[in-house]
Amino acid sequence: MKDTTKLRGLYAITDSKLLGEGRLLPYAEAAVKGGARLLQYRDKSHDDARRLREAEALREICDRHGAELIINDDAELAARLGVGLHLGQEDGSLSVARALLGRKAIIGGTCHARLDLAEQAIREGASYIAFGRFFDSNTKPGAPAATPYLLTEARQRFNVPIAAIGGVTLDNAPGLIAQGASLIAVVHALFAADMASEVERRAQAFSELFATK
Ligand SMILES: Cc1ncc(COP(=O)(O)OP(=O)(O)O)c(N)n1
Ligand SMILES: Cc1ncsc1CCOP(=O)(O)O
Ligand SMILES: [Mg+2]
Repeated sequence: MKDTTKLRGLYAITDSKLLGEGRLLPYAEAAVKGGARLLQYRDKSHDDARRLREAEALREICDRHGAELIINDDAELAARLGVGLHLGQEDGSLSVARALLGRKAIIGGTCHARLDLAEQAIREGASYIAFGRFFDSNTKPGAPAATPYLLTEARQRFNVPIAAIGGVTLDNAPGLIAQGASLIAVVHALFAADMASEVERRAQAFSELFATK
């Protein structure tokens, strides 16, 4: 069984705008080659056939590199592939998803900037809790804002892994890790790159931030 209490490191999240034109698979592979522990497939389209194809290809990439694939928003797709799931507050029930995916699955829940939402997510079976956005985000500028001290409070109260998301860069990630983040979730600062080799280099740099902590 996966020991989800040990989830720690870079959490790469895909973005269909940044990863169009054939970039999804090579850039995602570069992220996990560079050391991303989790890879989230975040695609807001309704093209189910393409989503299934892409998610299957990402699962194969993650399997080859020892990373975990997490599907955003879509419990049925996660169940079909036997992979993890991330749910926001508007995306359905964590406890229903836990029942569907089983006790071993990695399931994360968005908690914005609220410890009460974190408590509820854990009660409903979340494997990790996610807070943010911590900084200005290119990908989701309207996400509710959180301050890094929240991570310290959450670390004191909860013993599940804590993901920090929103405008995370190589410059500000060390502060989030120092305050208690176990997972650093990144879209733009990882994938807004001209070449897959640059994504791999950035993923390595993010991953190295966890080496001595
Ligand atoms: C690791 C992680 N944390 C938070 C989110 C945001 O989820 P949600 O609030 O449901 O927003 P969308 O990503 O669905 O737009 C996330 N995806 N991953
Ligand atoms: C999905 C999500 N939820 C809160 S901020 C965010 C986007 C993170 O992307 P970026 O790393 O580009 O700010
Ligand atoms: Mg969502």
